[in-house]
Amino acid sequence: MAEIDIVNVSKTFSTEEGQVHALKNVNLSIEKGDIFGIIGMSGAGKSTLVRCLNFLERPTSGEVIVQGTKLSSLSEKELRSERKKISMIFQSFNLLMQKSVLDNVCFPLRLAGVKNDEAEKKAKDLLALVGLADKAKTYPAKLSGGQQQRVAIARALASDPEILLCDEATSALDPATTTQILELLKDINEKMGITIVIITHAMNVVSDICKHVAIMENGEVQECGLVSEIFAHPQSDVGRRLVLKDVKGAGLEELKTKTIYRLTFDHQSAFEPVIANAILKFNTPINILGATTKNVKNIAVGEMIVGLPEEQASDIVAYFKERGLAVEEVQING
Ligand SMILES: Nc1ncnc2c1ncn2[C@@H]1O[C@H](COP(=O)(O)OP(=O)(O)OP(=O)(O)O)[C@@H](O)[C@H]1O
Repeated sequence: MAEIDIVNVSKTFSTEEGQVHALKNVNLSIEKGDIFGIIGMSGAGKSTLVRCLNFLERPTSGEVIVQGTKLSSLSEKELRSERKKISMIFQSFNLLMQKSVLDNVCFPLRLAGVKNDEAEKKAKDLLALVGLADKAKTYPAKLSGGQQQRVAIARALASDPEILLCDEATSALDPATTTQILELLKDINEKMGITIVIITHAMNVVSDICKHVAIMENGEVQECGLVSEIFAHPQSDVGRRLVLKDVKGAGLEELKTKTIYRLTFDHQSAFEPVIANAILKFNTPINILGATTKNVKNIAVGEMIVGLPEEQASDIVAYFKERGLAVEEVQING
């Protein structure tokens, strides 16, 4: 049994301008203990989907099944109790600014009727877990964005959730802080076994910590699978665009050629002899447009974008593949 099953979920909003089909027949299965990414550009339907996961938004049709329970079958009271299994963190942290860090983390515990001293002890333990043991008495305004998100994570964990939903939780943070928060989430997943669902528009967030990913566009899942496989062989147009967006400095938009390829290999040093040998063998220049190394699920993956002469492209691609490189053609419009 999956931790979360999303079965044929559609969501339509009626607006003054007409109907908006935010989700169209979405099917996903999220296993217990997974870190599952949902990625897409703005307006793809990610936030609507994540809000359907805990029925903050009721799907227009379809079912959300959490640990075998159909959320649509529950009364409001049962739903409130079911929601305790599912915590959420947001881009904007949503802390209570007039309350101390400790009181922010205690808040859900007090709401649940936990006695003061017990709540404080648990909150202090959680603050230690997120690395903020010394900030209990501080007010959120005195904390950096990364620290505020740590408080939000401690608060989200206070109700002992089994599932943590993260809606663009690192989008307001700089790259170094993003990495630290993602490390913390990975730690929580490993130590506490909590299933984590990450909504993001950034491929690096997915490649840093997610095991599986669903790529969304126009309210539909365009492809879904293991991050390592999708990263090496994106099948959908939006998948290719998202993976490529991550490659810095390629200047791809300016190129008016269609013979651009993305090569990936899990030992970057191996690129060099292959490229150099191909140049010698085919007696032609190979234009390196960008190169980077990424950590995909703890494996260093080298990525290179190259321009190939059109008439020799298929032979060179075959040569790369024979030498163990994964090769994807990059479609450039124009
Ligand atoms: N309450 C609502 N009423 C009407 N339309 C809505 C509502 N919520 C979302 N939508 C529309 O549904 C579509 C999907 O929106 P959603 O916020 O889920 O996308 P998203 O992928 O999370 O985008 P972003 O990254 O910009 O937040 C958009 O066209 C949006 O305008």
